[in-house]
Amino acid sequence: MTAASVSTSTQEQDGGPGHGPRQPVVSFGGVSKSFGTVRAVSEVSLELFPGETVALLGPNGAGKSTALDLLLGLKNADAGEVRVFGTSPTQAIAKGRVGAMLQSGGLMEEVTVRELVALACDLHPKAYPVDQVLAAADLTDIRDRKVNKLSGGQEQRVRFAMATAGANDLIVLDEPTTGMDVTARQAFWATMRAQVEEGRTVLFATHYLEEADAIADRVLVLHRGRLIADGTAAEIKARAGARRITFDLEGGIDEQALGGLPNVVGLDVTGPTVRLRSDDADATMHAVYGLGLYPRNLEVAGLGLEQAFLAITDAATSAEEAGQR
Ligand SMILES: Nc1ncnc2c1ncn2[C@@H]1O[C@H](COP(=O)(O)OP(=O)(O)OP(=O)(O)O)[C@@H](O)[C@H]1O
Repeated sequence: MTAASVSTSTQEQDGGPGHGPRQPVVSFGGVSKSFGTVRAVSEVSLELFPGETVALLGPNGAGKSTALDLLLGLKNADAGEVRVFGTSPTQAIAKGRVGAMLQSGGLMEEVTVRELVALACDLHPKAYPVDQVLAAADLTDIRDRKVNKLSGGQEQRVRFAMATAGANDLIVLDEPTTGMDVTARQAFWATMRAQVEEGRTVLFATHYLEEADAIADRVLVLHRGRLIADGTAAEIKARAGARRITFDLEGGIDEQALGGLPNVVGLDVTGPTVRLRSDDADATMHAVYGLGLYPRNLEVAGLGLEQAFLAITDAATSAEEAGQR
């Protein structure tokens, strides 16, 4: 946030370099939560540290919102323990250390943007001046507009303003840029970066993998409630192992033969273009030439985060289904 400043940084409070081990901002120890027979969050253990920007990824229904609700004390775990700044989530929130922007929940309707944000400031133990919060969320021009007259992207900005009404050390965002256009998204992340530079920890759930790749310095992947990957975007891409090979073939394409080549873990054919995923591109290409084929426009590249995400979630699904058989 451009105008906001925090007098005591998280690092100072939690022991920066030379002040002993870093204390986690958030810790999940073997946390599980079920709804009836659905295991929404399953034995999740993780720690988040001061100043980290962490993306939480996962397919629909993977447990992201439930994990954030547990972190915010909106739901209680069936097993395991959630700690936020070494206390319970409710205590951390009561101390004004956590700001949250959630997906659901309507905004109060018959009030103006300024009135609603002022209310969030009134409720925050370490609030910033309301006009500063409005300016930082780019709401000054529409501050007198009724909340029920806003576009989806403007509503998101109001939610963001409410989440950053005071000096929080941890900001939790559930799909914060849904409904925002590209310009609004860029502006949003510029504002968030300013918050991170002030030493805050940001955890955001998203379906926009390019956003996770560009913004987060750490990526968590949930799949059917389990944490299946935790690392930098580069580590997750490397862990997916595979490389993508793209080339064009003239004449008929024998998909079965291509799919059966050594080390191929994925195949897509569109017109003359063949896209292979291989965990050993050299061996696969050797075999392509061995079939007597003449690939043109050959490209071999590492996986993007999106493809890596699909590769590791597909692998997790197959492993789980094989285990059930
Ligand atoms: N209150 C609830 N009652 C019953 N089932 C629930 C409830 N909340 C979540 N679930 C189930 O728990 C699982 C995890 O849901 P959750 O909303 O946490 O996933 P998500 O990763 O946030 O999904 P999405 O990306 O679609 O928002 C889903 O199968 C969902 O149907």
